[in-house]
Amino acid sequence: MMVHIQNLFYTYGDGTTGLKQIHLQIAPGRRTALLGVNGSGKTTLLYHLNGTFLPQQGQVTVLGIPVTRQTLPQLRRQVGFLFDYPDHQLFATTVARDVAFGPRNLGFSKTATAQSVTRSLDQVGLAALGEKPPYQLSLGQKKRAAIAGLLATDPQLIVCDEPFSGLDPHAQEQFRQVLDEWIAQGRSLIFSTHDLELAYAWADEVILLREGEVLAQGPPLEVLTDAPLLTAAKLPMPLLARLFAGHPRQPRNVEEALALIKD
Ligand SMILES: Nc1ncnc2c1ncn2[C@@H]1O[C@H](COP(=O)(O)OP(=O)(O)OP(=O)(O)O)[C@@H](O)[C@H]1O
Repeated sequence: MMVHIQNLFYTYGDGTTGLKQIHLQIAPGRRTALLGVNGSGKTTLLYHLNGTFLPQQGQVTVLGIPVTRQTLPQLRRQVGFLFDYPDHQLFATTVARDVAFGPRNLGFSKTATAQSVTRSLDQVGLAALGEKPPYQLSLGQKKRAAIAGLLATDPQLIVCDEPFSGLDPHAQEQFRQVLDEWIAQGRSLIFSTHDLELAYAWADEVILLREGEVLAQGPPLEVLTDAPLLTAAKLPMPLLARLFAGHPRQPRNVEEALALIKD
């Protein structure tokens, strides 16, 4: 298993419950979406996967590495983390230097760093903006720069909080394609999202959280078509699942739906 979580609890300093009694196993080579209303614990859970938070109770193992203070350097080499707010991630004087920070820090040679910076800026469509200071970029461009920084280190697992929010549809599609290629090589992605349509169409597996607990885990076609479960999680059923409820075949995207309608 790529992620193995046993009996994880997390309580914030002011006594607020972040997570309670989490048991989870997540297999590699998949796109796993964490879903849940505001405050359900998605970010708190993601922070445990790269050691931003250490388990207060219970165990978290990622890529076979138990998450502890001692294993943090090892973990950070293998797990790339994309924050919700790109301003928290960008701090160098130019975009290219920012993207270079990760690979340099991991000991890539100058040549290998330069190659990975060029490749990843190109992958996110920012090749022309490498010499700009990050603060002069638009929000979506900052997000793309942060994504490029993540891709440049070539991690085994990417953990993202709301990776698609703030990206225009073309940039979203571009980023999905980059991730698809990367997952096809056996790497893994765990991301939080409020976009249920995207989770339904694109995720291999979804995990529903409610008030810091896991309510369900499974393929989107099972979990996101289960009306009582979604009601319990206070989430709406994706549009295509609603339109094709009771139909023998469930399309996951508009192309599949059109093909079914034409049949
Ligand atoms: N720094 C903090 N101090 C105290 N409580 C916190 C803190 N950060 C989060 N919480 C609480 O922990 C719970 C889980 O929050 P978390 O941010 O993990 O939810 P989320 O599912 O990511 O929400 P959103 O969809 O709004 O991003 C919430 O009740 C929240 O109020």
